[in-house]
Parts: sequence; structure tokens; C-alpha cells
Amino acid sequence: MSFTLTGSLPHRLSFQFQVPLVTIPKSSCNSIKVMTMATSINNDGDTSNPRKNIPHVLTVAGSDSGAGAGIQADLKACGALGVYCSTVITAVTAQNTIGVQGVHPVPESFVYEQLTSVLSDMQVDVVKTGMLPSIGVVKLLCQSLKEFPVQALVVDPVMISTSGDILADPSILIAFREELLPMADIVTPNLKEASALLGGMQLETIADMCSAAKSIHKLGPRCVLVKGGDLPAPVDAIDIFFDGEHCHELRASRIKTHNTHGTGCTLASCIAAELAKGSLMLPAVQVAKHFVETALDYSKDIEIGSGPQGPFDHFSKLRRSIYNSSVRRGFDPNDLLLYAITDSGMNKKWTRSITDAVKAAIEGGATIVQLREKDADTREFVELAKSCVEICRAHGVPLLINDRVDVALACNADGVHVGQSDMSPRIVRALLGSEKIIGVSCKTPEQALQAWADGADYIGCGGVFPTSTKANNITIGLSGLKTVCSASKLPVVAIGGINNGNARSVMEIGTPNLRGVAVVSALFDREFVSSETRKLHSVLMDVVSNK
Ligand SMILES: Cc1ncc(COP(=O)(O)OP(=O)(O)O)c(N)n1
Ligand SMILES: Cc1nc(C(=O)O)sc1CCOP(=O)(O)O
Ligand SMILES: [Mg+2]
Repeated sequence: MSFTLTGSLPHRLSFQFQVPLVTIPKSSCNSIKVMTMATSINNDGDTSNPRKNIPHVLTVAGSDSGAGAGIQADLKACGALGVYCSTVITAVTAQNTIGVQGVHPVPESFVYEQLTSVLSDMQVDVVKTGMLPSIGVVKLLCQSLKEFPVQALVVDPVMISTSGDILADPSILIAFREELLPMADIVTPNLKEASALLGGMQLETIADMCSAAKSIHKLGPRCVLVKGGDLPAPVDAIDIFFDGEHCHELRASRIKTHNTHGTGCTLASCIAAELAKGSLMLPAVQVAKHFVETALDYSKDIEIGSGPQGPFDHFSKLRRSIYNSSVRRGFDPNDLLLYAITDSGMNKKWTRSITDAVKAAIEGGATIVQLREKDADTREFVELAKSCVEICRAHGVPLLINDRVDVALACNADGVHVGQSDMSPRIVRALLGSEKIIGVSCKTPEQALQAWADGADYIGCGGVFPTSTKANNITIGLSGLKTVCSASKLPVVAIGGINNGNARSVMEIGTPNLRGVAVVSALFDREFVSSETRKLHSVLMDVVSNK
């Protein structure tokens, strides 16, 4: 549903915003961005030239001459995530991989001039703060935000650099506590900063981090992310996210590298960028953590500078691994169109072998096949899978294995499909490598975003309709499917109770990333698999060719 706002812009344009009506959950952090498409109407009333509002983050932070942290990191992080980033520079620092050699604060009146300049002209969605060197700057920022409200404020409470240099007057704590944090949607302190905000509280365990997050929350921000990177050598990097109700433990692999300069700025900027794109807070934090983890991993061996803490690479490798994860070589989302999933019980009932069933489905037009053999012995399953790999390869159709990563490795299948209670897709990716296809079953937008963050290639979404093929399956309906598709950054295949009669209604829900239907009984609980597949194929072709 949407409503239309009309009004006037400065200069000669009038505007129309199509504003989708969204229900904002009470407990959620302020970050549901209403995505807008401004249609410019020139003086002749011509509406043919739509102007897109690109998501926009304004960073208010210090410049780092070494370009690993500060304003430079913020620009790179937003750029890598496809978000415009404007900048208000609060201080110029002379720093490199060795440390901070000098800090030159920009006069407060000129920080204010920059703020007014950007906020009065540009449509800023989210403000992210980094180095705020004085109480005066904090006060002017708060004043500007009251004058020009934005959709979300992300506060990275920078106080001391990783090299130990002081970047803000300690008196800043009062201004943080009393002025800035009450306006923040999220604050992202590391352990030292969290401790400073709480008057020196000792933080040594996950439980300490959780109680610190709750105490900081009482200062006014809607959400708190306490970063545990400095905890003594745990296996994973653990952060605590508190949304006012629940403490979530967020884990990422700990990457062994000295190229970590700018991780805090990058994380906060990525959160801001995701919020600007319309994400909810927890998924935004998860995407940001995944971004930093992947960037550190790709940059672990690069060498820039001679000091102990180098910068990392926000761009080149990431473009391949994150931004284009849906176009990983070996996976074509068009393959999801007619997704055939085997069921040994059904094929036994119709007295045919699984290999014959797979051949018949391919003959009828199946574009991808999944072996879902819940009862097979492992040895039997591997042999069956090897035969099916051969059949599928001969026809250029990818073959995935349901649940069993070991079987997929043994038969060199094209990938694996896992559900919410199977092995985590992040681990599956680590085991299979970047070239294999990974699908994840999702019933909610949060699961869909997590699947993307975990490195999946597509999601299976259902049950769209009731099914007797999978016991106790929850039905989400066409509306549930649409909600998940709209949130998903990955291509989607719909599943559950789909057949020739209802496939059109599924494919016509109107979300471009819904790429096909996955079916079991509509093909395999039938006498003639190839003709049933052909009928479904022709319905799907009819829908896609008329799109
Ligand atoms: C394409 C596709 N989507 C969803 C599923 C279901 O996977 P899962 O939730 O793990 O349930 P099982 O199939 O393992 O019972 C799927 N297999 N394929
Ligand atoms: C295997 C499976 N997963 C589902 C999910 O909702 O994730 S529904 C399902 C069974 C689909 O079989 P049919 O096409 O016979 O309804
Ligand atoms: Mg499963």
C-alpha cells in the first residue's frame, strides 16, 4: 500500500513521493527507512524522467592522513555498500600505521558551517559520528540534528586511537552521556569506550559486556553494540547487541592480521549505510560485521606502511565476494526457474528409480535438481548422487544435495541446500569453497538477510501452500513469500504445495527476485514425471516471457 505526498522543492521543481505504508514494530530501533523514488516533474508536466534518491550517509568525523580510519574509512565503506557519503570534518590528523603524530581540530564554527551546508541542501538519511574532539562540536551537532532531523543516528564514541593516542577531550564523556547518546539509534563502543562511558566499569567477560550494554542503554540510545574485539583471545570475535529487550551475542571469525586499523569506523559506517538502504537495526549490524570480517580476511596479508597496524582493503576483493555474491561463477539465478526435488518414497511408490526420475524431470525441463533423500544410507546416497551428477552434468543442469555436505563433497555435486536447523551456511561455504552453490530455507526477512550475510547464493522460501511432503511445515502464504522476497538480497525460489494450477499465482506476486518454484510431489508423486514437468515448465515460461 502507498500514499502520495506532494509539495514543492526549492528552484523550479515540484515533487511527488510514493511512500509505502510500513508498520514500525514498537520494539525495533529507528531504522525503517521509507524508500522513496522522487519523480521530477518539469514545467511541461513531463513525468518520464524519474530521479532516484540514492541512500545517503553523512559522516561527522576526523580525517586520517593514512586513510585507514576516520572520514576516509567511512567514505570507502559507504562506497563499497553502494551508499552516497557526505563528510563533515571535525579535525585533521597526521597519522599512519605507526600512530597519531598530530591532531588539528577544525574550528567549531567551521564544523557548524559544514553541517549546515550539507544538511540544508542534501537529503541525508543517516548521520554517523566518529571523532568529535570537543564538547562544543557535540553540542553544535545535536543542535543541527534538531534543526535538520534525519532517520537514524549512529554514534561511534571515538575517544582513544588504537595506538593509544587521545582523540577527544575526556570532558567529552559528559556531552556524550547527556546530549548525544539520548539522540542515538545505536552507539558502538569498544570495551575501553564502554568502560569510560560507565565511569570505569571493568569489562572482562561476555556477561560484563551484556550488563554494560544494558547500562549504556539507560543513557538513552535505542540500541547498543558493545564490541568485544579486545576480549582476551576468544576463538571468535564476539560483540553484544542490546535492543532494549534482548542481548544478542554476535559472532564472527577472528581474523589473524595486523591490518585492523579503521575497523571501528568501518563497522559503524556499514551499519549507517545499511540503515540508509532501509534495513532494520539487527540485520544492519549483521551485514556490517560480515563486511568487516570479509574485508579483514581478504586483506590479512597486504602491506601498507611499516607500523604495527595497517589499513585493510574495502573494495577490490569485496566486490567479488560480497557485493556480487549472487553472481558467483557457477551459479545462474535463472536456474531456479523449475527446481525439481526428489523424494525416494514417491518414486518407489511409482516403481521407478531415482536416476530415472531425475532423467525424466530434466527431459521435461527441470532447470536444477536437488537430491532430498532423507532415509538413504550414506554409502547408497553417495553412489546415487554420483550417478545423478553424471546425468545432470551431461545436460548442463546443476545438481544440489539436501542437508548432506559430506555427500556433496564425495560426489562433487554443484552445491548443497540447508535449512535453519541444518549446518550453518557460513560453515558450508567454508567447507565447499566459493564456487559451489549454497541455498538456505527461509521463512522470515531476518533469516533471508542472515543467509545473504552467511554467503548463500539463493534462498528457498515457503511453505507457500500447505504440503503433505514435509511434516509439520509452517505455511507462510503468498503474502509471507512476498514479504521475504522484498527483504531478500538474494534470488528466491518458492516452495511448498506448488503445482501446475497455482504456480502462476506464485510467480505473479510481483517481486523481481522471485526466480522460480521448487516442487516435489507435483513432479514425483505422479505417474509420468516428464510430462508433468513439461506442463509446469510451460506455465513458468508463459509467466516469465510475459514479464
Ligand atoms: C529449495 C528448497 N527450499 C527449501 C527446502 C527445505 O529445506 P529444510 O528446511 O532444510 O528442510 P528439508 O528439506 O531438509 O526437510 C529445500 N529442501 N529446498
Ligand atoms: C522440502 C520442503 N521444504 C519446504 C519449506 O517450506 O521449506 S516445503 C517442502 C516440501 C515441498 O514439497 P511439495 O512440492 O510436494 O509440496
Ligand atoms: Mg534440511
